[in-house]
Amino acid sequence: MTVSHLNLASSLVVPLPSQYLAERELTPAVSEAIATRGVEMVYGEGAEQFQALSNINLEIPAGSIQLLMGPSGSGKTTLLSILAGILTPSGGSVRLLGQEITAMSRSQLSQFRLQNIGFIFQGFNLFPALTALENIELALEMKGIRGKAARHEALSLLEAVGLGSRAKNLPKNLSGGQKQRVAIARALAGNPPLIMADEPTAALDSTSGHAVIDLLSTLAKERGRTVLIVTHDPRIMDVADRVLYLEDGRLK
Ligand SMILES: Nc1ncnc2c1ncn2[C@@H]1O[C@H](COP(=O)(O)OP(=O)(O)OP(=O)(O)O)[C@@H](O)[C@H]1O
Repeated sequence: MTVSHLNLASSLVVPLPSQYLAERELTPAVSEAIATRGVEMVYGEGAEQFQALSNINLEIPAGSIQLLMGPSGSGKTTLLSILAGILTPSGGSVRLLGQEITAMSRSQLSQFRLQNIGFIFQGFNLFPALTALENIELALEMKGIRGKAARHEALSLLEAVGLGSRAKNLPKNLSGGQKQRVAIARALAGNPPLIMADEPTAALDSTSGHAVIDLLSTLAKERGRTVLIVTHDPRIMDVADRVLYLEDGRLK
């Protein structure tokens, strides 16, 4: 285990801002953080139609860490995007925290997403012209946290992922692992109960990959977040409560 691994893993537990330490209350009657009924996804039209997902039924309990695995092209990113409300399914329903997102208007859905889902993209999706700190401040501002409060919280989040000293770096001056940690800190901004990640360790070396896995696992096991990860990375299987396996658009 290297120093940077230790730094990140141990720094996670202590310096998260206090409001991030408490488990967020879910609606009392809801134990399923994520539930779907008969989700279908068809891309294209006419002769070009392609059925990417068929009859997806799943229930993911709050506070668990679950993986979505399967061969390339099996529909993992499509399903994750639907569960995050980024993509509208062709059929079926999705309930998050007891609320049916597939019945929401666009503006209700974007508000719900903003408050409840932290999404970690495969390619980090950081704004290249903004520093690490500003990338997180922007996410906080979108959630209504502004000015000094946003700056303070953004810095705490960066410190929590071991990057306090890199706050003023632009993404181009950060390594892949560091960019991914900024992306994770940004996904945690505003303390969302649902964390979804698309291949969060794919671009990382072994040390950074383990650190990111530790962080996501800590969030589920000690902070009560529900974490869903699309991955090909067998290392993550050790910390997962369950592996959902997709093949040809169906859960096996
Ligand atoms: N916008 C789109 N239009 C048409 N087909 C699409 C579109 N997006 C995805 N597909 C197809 O849907 C299928 C599932 O794609 P998806 O990206 O969800 O798979 P995946 O399991 O995440 O793959 P990978 O592991 O390679 O990222 C693939 O056959 C893909 O070509």
